[in-house]
Amino acid sequence: MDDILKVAMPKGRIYKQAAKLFHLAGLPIPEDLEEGRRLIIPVPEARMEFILAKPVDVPTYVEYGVADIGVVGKDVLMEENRNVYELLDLGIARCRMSVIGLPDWKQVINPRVATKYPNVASQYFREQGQQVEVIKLNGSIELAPLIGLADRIVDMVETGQTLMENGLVEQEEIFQITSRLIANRVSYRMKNESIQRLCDMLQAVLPVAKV
Ligand SMILES: Nc1ncnc2c1ncn2[C@@H]1O[C@H](COP(=O)(O)OP(=O)(O)OP(=O)(O)O)[C@@H](O)[C@H]1O
Ligand SMILES: O=P(O)(O)OC[C@H]1O[C@H](OP(=O)(O)OP(=O)(O)O)[C@H](O)[C@@H]1O
Repeated sequence: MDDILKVAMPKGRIYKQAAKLFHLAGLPIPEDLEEGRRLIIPVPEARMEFILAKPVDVPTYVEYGVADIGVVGKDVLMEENRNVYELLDLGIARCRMSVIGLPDWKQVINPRVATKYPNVASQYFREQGQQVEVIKLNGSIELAPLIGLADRIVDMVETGQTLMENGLVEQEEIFQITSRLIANRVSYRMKNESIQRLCDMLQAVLPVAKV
């Protein structure tokens, strides 16, 4: 049982893209897993077990070693700051973290910034030498400047559709986001051969996947 590789996969928008990559690499993870309610999926023929997790929890499972490796967005890695190895940029779920506001936004003293990423936002404005009050929200962040909760927001932008439909503009890009393969530090030593093999197999298909 010990040589089984436990992989934490994020439910939601990353899942299908990650499953496609694993498939291309010859790893038989079901692509329709999310349609059921099963959370632990053994794939004995590949000596792997997939754990379906909420995206933000993936680094936690990996840091504590209940998953050996995991797939997670760079946004979550930056926010959670967990003690894990980042092994590979998978190039999927590409978007960016940005500061966003209304077009007629004006600088005020101690502005309020709403975000799902309070650590990322605090660090960014600290580095800019700007004092801000960060308000943590859990979704629909674009609402905050529209209804007067915050002056600006820090959130992800992919196509820009959400901004456009809500009359908001991207003001500053903070960093680019893609999903990463991460590993538990002890697992990386103890299961180095199988983790490295998986890493190599995934890396080999990245150009084919055109991500
Ligand atoms: N619009 C987007 N385009 C591309 N990638 C995105 C976009 N929004 C999020 N992502 C990436 O996908 C990851 C997971 O997002 P997803 O919306 O599935 O989960 P979540 O934000 O944790 O939502 P929920 O609270 O619904 O579980 C994010 O951490 C980010 O890396
Ligand atoms: O630039 P776009 O292509 O419009 O994508 C950006 C939107 O996608 C994400 O929202 P998500 O769908 O995860 O919803 P939530 O954060 O509001 O729950 C993000 O928080 C933006 O709102």
